[in-house]
Order: sequence, then structure tokens, then C-alpha cells
Amino acid sequence: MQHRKLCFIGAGNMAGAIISGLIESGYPANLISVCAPSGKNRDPLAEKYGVKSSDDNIGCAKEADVVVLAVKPQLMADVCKTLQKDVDFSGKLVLSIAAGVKVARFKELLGDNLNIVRIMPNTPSLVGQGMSGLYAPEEVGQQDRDYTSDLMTAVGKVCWVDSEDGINHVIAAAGSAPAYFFLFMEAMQAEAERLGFSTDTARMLVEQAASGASALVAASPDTPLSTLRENVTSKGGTTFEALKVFTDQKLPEIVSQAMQAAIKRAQEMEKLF
Ligand SMILES: NC(=O)C1=CN([C@@H]2O[C@H](COP(=O)(O)OP(=O)(O)OC[C@H]3O[C@@H](n4cnc5c(N)ncnc54)[C@H](OP(=O)(O)O)[C@@H]3O)[C@@H](O)[C@H]2O)C=CC1
Ligand SMILES: O=C(O)[C@@H]1CCC=N1
Repeated sequence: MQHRKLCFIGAGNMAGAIISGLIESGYPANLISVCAPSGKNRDPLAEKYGVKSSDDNIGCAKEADVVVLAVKPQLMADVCKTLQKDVDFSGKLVLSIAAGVKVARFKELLGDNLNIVRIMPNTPSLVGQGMSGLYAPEEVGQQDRDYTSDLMTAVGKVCWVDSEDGINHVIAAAGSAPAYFFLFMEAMQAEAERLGFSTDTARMLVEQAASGASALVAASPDTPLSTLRENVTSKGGTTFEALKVFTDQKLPEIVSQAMQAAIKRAQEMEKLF
């Protein structure tokens, strides 16, 4: 992949996950800078990975070929307005990882000719297992699309969406999704502890069951998920009884409602920020 000079504006959970994944995959540390007002998140990244840490958004953005906007959506307008005053974005690629801030809004904030790709990543990027949705408006060139694909492929898998609404659908299915699985695993660990397992053993049981199930899915690309479920479910057995509780409590409907709630919030954010 091409190694362009990258500047992250924001050094939080998601920027940190991408930076860590990039360095692990061989992206040169001396081409990465990370900016945030305080040193609490960016300094550990600099210490661990040798990237440049700074509180100077403008200076770092000026020097970069690619500016990654990685602040909370509610801060995006203020951050962009400050950048817009002093940074010439022509010739640069801007990547936004923010939920709920549309390309049209970035053009309002940073200029009509902005060359921008939206990325919706997730935190497993930290361990090279990310899932990112990518959207670019028509005018973005193939080289920039390829660079963005390569960048995020370095930390996981990518999927392009044709319309910007697709980014909100990626949020529901992948961006927010690690938290759904963590909640499920937390509930399982808590019950395992109530059954008498130590915290460590309860976590190991749940963690290994989850990562084993996930590895089995990955190793069985032609097998529907329903078949993998059926393979565990003996007639008259224990799994059947456990799954009956989930279906009686309408788990599929709950999942659908949760994913729709994430989309609805992203749409609200698009109006707010
Ligand atoms: N977390 C996730 O799983 C995902 C998050 N996203 C998106 O990523 C973006 C960041 O989220 P997340 O990483 O969770 O947020 P965090 O709260 O973890 O990090 C926000 C970062 O922004 C920095 N910051 C605040 N103000 C400024 C400023 N004026 N200039 C530069 N940096 C600033 C903070 O600085 P300091 O370090 O000093 O506090 C912090 O490093 C959001 O837009 C979110 O929608 C997308 C997909 C998944
Ligand atoms: O919760 C959020 O808004 C962000 C976007 C996807 C995951 N975290």
C-alpha cells in the first residue's frame, strides 16, 4: 500500500485502535501524527508506537497528505472551523470516522471542493480484526479510494457502500456491534460467576466460547449461521431449552429494534451536528 503522511485529529478509543492496528501492520510510525488537546491519550500512543504526538491540530494537518477526523461528532464543527481558517485542503484527502456527520456538512465546514471519504470502523481494528464501511462521493478519485481501502484493510475488512445512508447501516451492523457482543458476554460471565466460577474462569469460559464460535463461522463461509446453530442444538437437549428462552423473549426482534435504534440516532445526529 501507499504510505502517505497521516494526521489523526483526535486520539481516543477509535483513533488509538486504528493507529495501533496500522503500526502492527507495518505502516511507518514516522508518517503518523496524532493530535488532541491533552496528552492523556496521545502520549501513550507516541510512547508505545513512536508516532508524533501534538496539541497542534493546524500544524499537523498542514503537514499531512491525509487528515483523519476522529473527534466526537458534537465537537466536529468547532474542530473543522478552526482547521478551515488556516489549512489548505486542496490536494489533501480527508477521512472522517465520525458517526452522524454527512459529507455535505463537511463541505459546508471545510469547503465545497473537499476530497473526503467517510469511514465507519469499529474498535476490533486494534487487533487487526476491524470491520469498516466506506463511502465516497462520486468525485473522489480511484487512487484515494484505493488508499482508503488499503489503509482500513491493514486493520481488518472493508465494505464500500454506494449511498451515504449505507454508513448508518454499517454503524448498526458493525460499528456499534462489538458493544452488543460485549453486553451479551458480560451477562454470560455474570451468570457463570453466580454459578460459582471465579471471575477469571467465568471470563475464560465465555471468551473461549465466543471466540470459538466466531472462528467456526469464519472457517465455514458456505454454512448458514442457522446450520451452525442447529449443529449445537440436540433434539430434547440443553441448547434447545436455552434457545427457547431467547426466542420466547423475542431476541431476534430485540436485535432488530436495537439496530434500528442505532440508525435512528445516527439520523438524528446528522441534523444536530
Ligand atoms: N468508539 C467507537 O467504537 C467508534 C467511534 N467512531 C467515531 O469515532 C469518533 C471518536 O470516537 P472515540 O474515539 O470513541 O472518542 P473518544 O472520546 O475516545 O476520543 C475523542 C478524542 O478527541 C479528542 N479531542 C477532543 N477535542 C479535540 C480537539 N479540539 N482537537 C483534537 N482532538 C480533540 C480527545 O482528546 P483527549 O485525548 O485530550 O481527551 C480524544 O482524544 C467519533 O466521531 C465516533 O462517532 C466510529 C466508529 C466506532
Ligand atoms: O456510539 C457511537 O456513536 C460510535 C459510533 C459507532 C460506535 N461508536
